[in-house]
Amino acid sequence: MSSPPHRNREVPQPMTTMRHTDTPVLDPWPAPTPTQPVDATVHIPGSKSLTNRYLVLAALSDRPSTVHGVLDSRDSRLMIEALRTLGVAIEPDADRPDTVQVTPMPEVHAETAMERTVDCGLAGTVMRFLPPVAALTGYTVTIDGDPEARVRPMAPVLEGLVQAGAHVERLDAVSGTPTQLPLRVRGNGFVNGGEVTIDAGGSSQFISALLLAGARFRHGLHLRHTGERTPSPEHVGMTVSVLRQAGVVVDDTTPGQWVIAPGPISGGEWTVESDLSNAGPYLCAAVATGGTVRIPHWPAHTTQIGDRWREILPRFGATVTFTPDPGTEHGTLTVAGSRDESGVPVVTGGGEISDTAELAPTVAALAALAQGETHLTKIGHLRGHETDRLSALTAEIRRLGGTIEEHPDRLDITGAGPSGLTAAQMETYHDHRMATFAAVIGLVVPGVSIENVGTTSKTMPRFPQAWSTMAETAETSAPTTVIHG
Ligand SMILES: O=C(O)C1=C[C@@H](OP(=O)(O)O)[C@@H](O)[C@H](O)C1
Ligand SMILES: C=C(OP(=O)(O)O)C(=O)O
Repeated sequence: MSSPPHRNREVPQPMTTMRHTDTPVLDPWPAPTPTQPVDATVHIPGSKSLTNRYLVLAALSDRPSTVHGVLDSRDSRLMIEALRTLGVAIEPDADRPDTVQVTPMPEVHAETAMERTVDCGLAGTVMRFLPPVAALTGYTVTIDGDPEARVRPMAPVLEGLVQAGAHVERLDAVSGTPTQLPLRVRGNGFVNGGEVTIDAGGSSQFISALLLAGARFRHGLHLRHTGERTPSPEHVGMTVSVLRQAGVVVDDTTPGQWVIAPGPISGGEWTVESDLSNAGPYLCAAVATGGTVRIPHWPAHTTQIGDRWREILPRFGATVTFTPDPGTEHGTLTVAGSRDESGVPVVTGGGEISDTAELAPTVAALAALAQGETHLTKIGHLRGHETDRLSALTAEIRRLGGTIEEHPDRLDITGAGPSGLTAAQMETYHDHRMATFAAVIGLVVPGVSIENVGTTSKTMPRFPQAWSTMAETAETSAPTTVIHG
């Protein structure tokens, strides 16, 4: 199948601002395939990872907090509901609904007769971060989630909690610490804490979960991770950074160890950055179509793994520029894809790229569209994400007629350009990033449709509408601003 003729757009045009429309989303959803390169400025909603960390910190802190720029998505709503169930008051600001006021959990004494139930959906941050919070309450808390959540790994965070003196139970008659959802935490108002040793090779969230609550443990926390490497280390760095913002003393000078001093978590006023991982599909739209995408409010300094787009996208032939906004802590990230003399996009193979973690499905889309090889290494733990992402990406790239080899912890993708791929109806496995993977492919491979694109609401509410707006306006020959969400 030949790629659409993305032509050079030479005459600068006035900027148009478009909010996405509310047209109903079909299932399967026909992914838009613009005939022109995209040229858009896209406003990305708040980071899921920062939103859910600040909410947990605010819930455990010593005074009310204000969190600005809160993401409104399935994962953040699940976190808000879970914390409310445990006695935290979370109220949106009347004038700015993305600002919330959080009144922390009251000091409690064991009221073990009081039962509570928490739904984690498919949110890793909720299913991993909530058990330590539940252990600090006086409630007996049953924690469950979607069927897909019940197969995600949980053991290390629960074993860590038991070592810290908390009571965690299976719901069936089998004895021993649970290894998956559903489970029950019997909170008795305190957790001893102290020395805890786990293998967090399956998810950085096991580490983050214990660190976020560690200052509230009687003896603080000395956490040791025994595995050879820490998966998604940026996310652990993010946890340490937000803890320090809340006045918690964290010693992370020894690799694989974290020491949290016992003491209060200081409530405060925090602002959530835009979700740079979710900026990824839009930036890849520039690369895939040979167009230009600008993301405003890109933080100049951040702990988000999505900042790695700045080094990853040039591997696929793109030009990346960061323009600081004077006097602020952010700027605009501009990604321009390359094109040959006749205006056809050129995407080069990315070579070996390691530790891409939650960015991997989006990088895999570019790899499948590229001319050349890309090796995504050290991503074995993605088998425990929303779905087994290594198998899912292998199945979907093969469904498109592409070439991919699956290994225990790596994917080798050999792209032959968009013309090497054919139309297909793509499965999404309840995984938002498999949906956005398919949307990027659909930009340049006509006839791609996406099953259950609504799964993107996990972290990107109204993704299909915003994506369509970006694609439709590629046809208008005027650079466009897309307000997402
Ligand atoms: O703590 C977090 O906010 C996250 C940590 C990472 O989990 P893994 O370490 O399981 O990859 C990441 O992939 C996930 O999307 C969000
Ligand atoms: C792995 C992810 O999510 P979760 O927070 O559910 O682990 C993700 O968003 O890519």
